[in-house]
Amino acid sequence: MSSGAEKRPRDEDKEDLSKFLNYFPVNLDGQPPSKKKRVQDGFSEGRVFCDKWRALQYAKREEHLLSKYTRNRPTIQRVRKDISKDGWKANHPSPEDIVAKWQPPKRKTVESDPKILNNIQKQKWSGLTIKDFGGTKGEGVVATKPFLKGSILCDYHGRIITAAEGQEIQKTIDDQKCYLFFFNDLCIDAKTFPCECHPDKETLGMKINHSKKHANAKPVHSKMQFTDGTKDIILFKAIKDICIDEEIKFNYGVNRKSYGGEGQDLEWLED
Ligand SMILES: C[S@@+](CC[C@H](N)C(=O)[O-])C[C@H]1O[C@@H](n2cnc3c(N)ncnc32)[C@H](O)[C@@H]1O
Repeated sequence: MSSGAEKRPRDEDKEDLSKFLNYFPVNLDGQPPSKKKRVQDGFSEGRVFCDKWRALQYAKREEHLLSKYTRNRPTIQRVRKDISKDGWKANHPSPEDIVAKWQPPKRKTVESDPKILNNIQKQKWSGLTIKDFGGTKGEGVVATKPFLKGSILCDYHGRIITAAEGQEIQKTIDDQKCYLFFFNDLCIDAKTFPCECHPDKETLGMKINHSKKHANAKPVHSKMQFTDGTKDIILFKAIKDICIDEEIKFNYGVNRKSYGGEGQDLEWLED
């Protein structure tokens, strides 16, 4: 007669599996135990637990690979190179799977992403350069590597002031090149150049030109979590895939009237 307290076979299986995993912990680089080792340590000859071990290692490897690509979707070649660097010959996701599973960073992740925080602090953003287009357009920012939709490109760097202070500065600007970014009741002043923290750098965000119809980036307000506190940062995010040599543009959200350009020939505002 069986009692209610008796264990069902499935529970025993589970218990044995956890015992097996305690004996032979799953790691990124190891192998499941050989048949000889399994038997020696009191487990069955069968391969069932080894198959489970492999499935767990596969999942661990997938997580490990995905954690490398916090800013941009990786290319298949990049993942292939990383797999080869890790020395994995089998039991790993294919580069194609990793590229397909990659997700743009969630806002919460972006705000505490060490790579992005470091790029902001050092003003070192890869894959972008300043190009002089000449004429009234002047300089702009161009991609030197492809970016996939959802990637963080760079920030709008400058000192944070109130919107009221920004408006005062705006009144003093006599040419059209206005390096002020207004958001909420704040403003990033990239006009006071060179900036206090990067006196030798021409930062990228302030050089991004406008396009309403062909914008490929958008500014996103983020509360970035630096070690010395939370700071308001404007990050530019790709809203479409961007190719090499493509100019980065975002919609300034202005019209002739708001830009003080009424009656002026500001063709670029219509672009
Ligand atoms: C924040 S600045 C952008 C960088 C600027 N082009 C430079 O050389 O420093 C904004 C100014 O750039 C120019 N600009 C922006 N978008 C443009 C476009 N699509 N075509 C031509 N000029 C543009 C306008 O003079 C605008 O006032």
